[in-house]
Amino acid sequence: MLIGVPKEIKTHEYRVGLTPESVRELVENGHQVLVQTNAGLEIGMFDDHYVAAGAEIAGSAEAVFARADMIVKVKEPQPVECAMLREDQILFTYLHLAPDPQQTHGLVESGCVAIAYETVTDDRGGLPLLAPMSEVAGRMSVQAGAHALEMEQGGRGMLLGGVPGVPAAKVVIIGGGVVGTNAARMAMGLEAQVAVLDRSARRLQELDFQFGSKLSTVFSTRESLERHVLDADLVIGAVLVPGAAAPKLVTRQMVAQMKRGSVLVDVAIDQGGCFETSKPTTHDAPTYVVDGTVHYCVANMPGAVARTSTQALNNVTLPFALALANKGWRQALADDRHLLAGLNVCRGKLTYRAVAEALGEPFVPAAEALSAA
Ligand SMILES: NC(=O)C1=CN([C@@H]2O[C@H](COP(=O)(O)OP(=O)(O)OC[C@H]3O[C@@H](n4cnc5c(N)ncnc54)[C@H](O)[C@@H]3O)[C@@H](O)[C@H]2O)C=CC1
Ligand SMILES: CC(=O)C(=O)O
Ligand SMILES: [Mg+2]
Repeated sequence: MLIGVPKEIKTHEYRVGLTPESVRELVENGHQVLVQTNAGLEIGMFDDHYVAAGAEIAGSAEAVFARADMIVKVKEPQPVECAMLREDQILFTYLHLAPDPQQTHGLVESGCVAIAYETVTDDRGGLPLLAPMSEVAGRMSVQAGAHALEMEQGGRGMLLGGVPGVPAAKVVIIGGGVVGTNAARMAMGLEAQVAVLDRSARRLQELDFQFGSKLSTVFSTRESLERHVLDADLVIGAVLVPGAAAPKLVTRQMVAQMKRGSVLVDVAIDQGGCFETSKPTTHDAPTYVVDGTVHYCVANMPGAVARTSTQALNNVTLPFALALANKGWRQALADDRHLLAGLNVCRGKLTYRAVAEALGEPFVPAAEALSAA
């Protein structure tokens, strides 16, 4: 199979779909890899390294999209990329379709086979291709929040951990999954006062067992959420209903009642965000202020630490990329129900229920679309 790796084009997105190390694995398995020139330049993955691993270098994205049987990327395709996709071409990347009707229509119209990293599952009920980026974003959310709490950024002028004789900041994390757990770990490390809210009692038990008395675990209800958010200096939004648009848990009215200079970091922004006042921002201009509360809503947070993130992402995507290349998409999807869970669009059909529901579009089960293909 010919596998294509275009350079990412989202603002300040320096990750790359395949590392030279991954390319070598694919080439050793008998495949050809076409990498757009300078795809990994900013993170020290140079064209020379790709050539040494067995790749061919293409001069443009157009050349990669025109020739490849499978495109391996990081972020969702932008409109110019959607326009280059074609029938039967495999697209393997993050998609986040629920809040994005334009991209969804572009993928459906292209006739491509789009497999979303974020909805591939595993035997333990996890999302293994989302998890490493959630680890990164969860850890970064505390750095971003700490910075936003500084006066110059419009924050309350509070140090997360306080100092002896002065109280620490109150950090409230909504959603105790991978992002939430990593955020809690970093915030506790900086000696903030940390609470995690989740509606899964089991998740709260696991967190309590893992972190003990230093972490306050709270069952999430309207009442507990409101109480904690209004008392917080920093709130981190980290909920997920897989594939679906994020629920708006913090209302505009609650934001208006928050302490002046408090900070909201909405990590769930890639699924539309869990604060009513959230709108996606970029690394160029990551924050804005609503009613005195600083909002940080960058939809590709891991892009800022692209070296760490590219390696972490490749560690988990490579086995699936190999399966798709070795078997072709029909067989690879038929053999692995966890990979099949990643199928969001298949030759003109929308095959992920939560996406179809969020967008009010017709839904065809992935298995049905596969057997018809
Ligand atoms: N902005 C960015 O750059 C990035 C964003 N993300 C996003 O972060 C979000 C969280 O991802 P993960 O932690 O991996 O998900 P996860 O599935 O590990 O955790 C989500 C948690 O939210 C909880 N939850 C769901 N609905 C809830 C509700 N109504 N109230 C309270 N808790 C609720 C679940 O019980 C679960 O524990 C996702 O939207 C993901 O796409 C992940 C990586 C990077
Ligand atoms: C998960 C995601 O949206 C990202 O890594 O950019
Ligand atoms: Mg505890």
